[in-house]
Amino acid sequence: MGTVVETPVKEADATVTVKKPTVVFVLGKHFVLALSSVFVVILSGGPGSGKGTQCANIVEHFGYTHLSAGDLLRAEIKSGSENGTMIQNMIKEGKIVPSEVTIKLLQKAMEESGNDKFLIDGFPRNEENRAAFEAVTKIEPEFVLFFDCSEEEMERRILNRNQGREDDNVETIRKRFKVFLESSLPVVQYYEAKGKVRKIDAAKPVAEVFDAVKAVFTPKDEKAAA
Ligand SMILES: Nc1ncnc2c1ncn2[C@@H]1O[C@H](COP(=O)(O)OP(=O)(O)OP(=O)(O)O)[C@@H](O)[C@H]1O
Ligand SMILES: O=c1ccn([C@@H]2O[C@H](COP(=O)(O)O)[C@@H](O)[C@H]2O)c(=O)[nH]1
Repeated sequence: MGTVVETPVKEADATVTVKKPTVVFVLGKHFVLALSSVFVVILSGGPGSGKGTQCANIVEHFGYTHLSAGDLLRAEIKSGSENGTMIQNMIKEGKIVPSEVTIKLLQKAMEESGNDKFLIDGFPRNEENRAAFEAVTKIEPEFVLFFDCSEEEMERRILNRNQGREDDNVETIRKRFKVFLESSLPVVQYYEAKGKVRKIDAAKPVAEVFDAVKAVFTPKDEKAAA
């Protein structure tokens, strides 16, 4: 996240003067100060709508760091962490892991990336995730890319995905669709009301979807010059 300065402070000595802190994380007794602003884009859309596929393209073309909340949670299970079994059970049921767990993983990945431009893929999953993330990190996304795709197409894609994911079966997929409609879409609507949603027709072939994504990321003056 650009320049990150770790400043150990005593509890009774917690006055820190910084010229332009944009993000302040408190980790135990360490204040971690991110001195440059971060640029965050959220990718939302139903399971299988193609968010991860397009993130790979955006990373390659625009130099962002891709943070997939689902991938971070799956890595946490593999690492043998104390939360692993809880996370695994939630994912099997298509349920939303407690905000605190996901936010800590996202923060850590941001700090370790050395970048200041992030694609946050598949988070926030509900209003509580969103409010907790903004309260803890003080980060507001620049915009939200919303991948619009029918359930029939998303289900077809997931069943062909072949990545051995435990939640890529018809029973869990249906639960994930329900959670998406009931809990995740309201987050998109929240950002829509703030004028931050950029809707993408995600039912098209990968290259055409990326053309639409590129148009969102390309500054207007560059578009005019092209
Ligand atoms: N536009 C597209 N047309 C056809 N297939 C696609 C398209 N985009 C992605 N796919 C394929 O669909 C599957 C799901 O895509 P991807 O993993 O990118 O979706 P996702 O939104 O990240 O899913 P999830 O939220 O479940 O992680 C993959 O096998 C991918 O190769
Ligand atoms: O912020 C998040 C992201 C994901 N989950 C859980 O993981 C699975 C899989 O997520 P993908 O985005 O499809 O990789 C999801 O169904 C949730 O169970 C989460 O809880 N919170």
